[in-house]
Amino acid sequence: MQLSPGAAALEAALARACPGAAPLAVAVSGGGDSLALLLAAAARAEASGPPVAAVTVDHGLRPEAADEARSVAAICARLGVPHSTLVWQGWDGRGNLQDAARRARMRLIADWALARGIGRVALAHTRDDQAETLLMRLARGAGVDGLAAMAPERQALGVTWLRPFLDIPRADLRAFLTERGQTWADDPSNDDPRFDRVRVRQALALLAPLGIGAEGLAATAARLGAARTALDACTAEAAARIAVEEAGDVVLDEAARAALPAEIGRRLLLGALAWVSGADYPPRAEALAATLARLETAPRTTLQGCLLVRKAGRLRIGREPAAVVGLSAPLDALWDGRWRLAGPATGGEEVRALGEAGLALCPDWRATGLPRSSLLASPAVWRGGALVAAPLAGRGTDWSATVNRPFRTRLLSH
Ligand SMILES: Nc1ncnc2c1ncn2[C@@H]1O[C@H](COP(=O)(O)OP(=O)(O)OP(=O)(O)O)[C@@H](O)[C@H]1O
Repeated sequence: MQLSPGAAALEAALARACPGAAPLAVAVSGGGDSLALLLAAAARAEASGPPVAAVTVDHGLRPEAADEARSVAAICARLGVPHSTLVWQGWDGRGNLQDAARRARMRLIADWALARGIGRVALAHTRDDQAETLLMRLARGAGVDGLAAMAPERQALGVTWLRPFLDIPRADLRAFLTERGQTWADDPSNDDPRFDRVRVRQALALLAPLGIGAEGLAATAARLGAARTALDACTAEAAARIAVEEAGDVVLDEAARAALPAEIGRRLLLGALAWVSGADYPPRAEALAATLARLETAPRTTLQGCLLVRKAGRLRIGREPAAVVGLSAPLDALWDGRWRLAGPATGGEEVRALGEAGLALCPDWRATGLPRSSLLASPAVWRGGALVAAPLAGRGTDWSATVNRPFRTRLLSH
């Protein structure tokens, strides 16, 4: 088939963003953008490109969603692309529904891909998405991090997420579909002005006479992305000089932190909170400011499941013992999102916090030099009510407890 210039650009973008022969998954909602991704990936596979598999998540939030998933499955069958529909088991009522749905979708898709030995998943975000996101974030007073462009490639949840169409206008994707005689379902909420994104789309049309358009906004977002990368690198460099990792805690030299540019000091602290707590979101700016103000007069305070202790010119950010009470994980899984325990298991062990009861069984804990609070929140191996090992508190020397990734990489992982 002779390709129009738009279609050729789209297939070239896909080839650039997803090189090589390794299998590729495409996440297809049934909307126009992701259908264009599916068709382009299928055409490439047919022309001896990487094999492709498609996945649709039915969030169960709209009655039409199951039909949309079935229609994606039918298109995939026609294209000869294997397709799976994953069903979200529902919202636990925490946080914001849209956000919870997006997170659940990413996790379902990542687990599905990993189970099939697929290490990369393509999403169909376009240049228009990039511009709309920038405008929505401006409305919320975002800073560099919020305004920075989505990355064309990102590692998360064990897979590589690719966005091959970030530089391509949405209209080009729709033209590609029309050219191929492929219709698409428009999510009815795409016209519902109760949604921020819909109002932003309408506003963008009004901004055109001022010369403000998706192309310029996306370019601004890309520049802010470069600025964010530079700030991350400066923060990691500061961490290398003034922060040490100690038994899963971050310990900062306070005088050196005070001498940093305020923004770098703030990022360092936020990075430590994120690494220790595993929280997806930073605390609100006001909560962080209030915590720092409290630390001026009190030696210890808590924020986001972390305990901050100021002592002898050092600030220690560790896990708050109360935040991990009752948290348990099997030995082969991460505990508290980051700890891995290994040792001579005989069966029936699980990982839980050491806690008061466990620490009482570790008479030599003081010899470790670690604060009591850090040990209370540290991982221990239990068999029923019996303590098997508490590696950080000096009990069970044939067991080890390690954090799955260093603090520094957390600082660089936007
Ligand atoms: N329910 C879903 N199942 C599988 N993938 C999805 C789903 N929803 C979104 N995606 C993927 O995430 C990308 C971005 O999601 P977003 O919600 O911004 O898109 P959308 O408005 O649904 O776009 P599209 O027109 O591509 O379907 C989509 O382009 C698609 O690749």
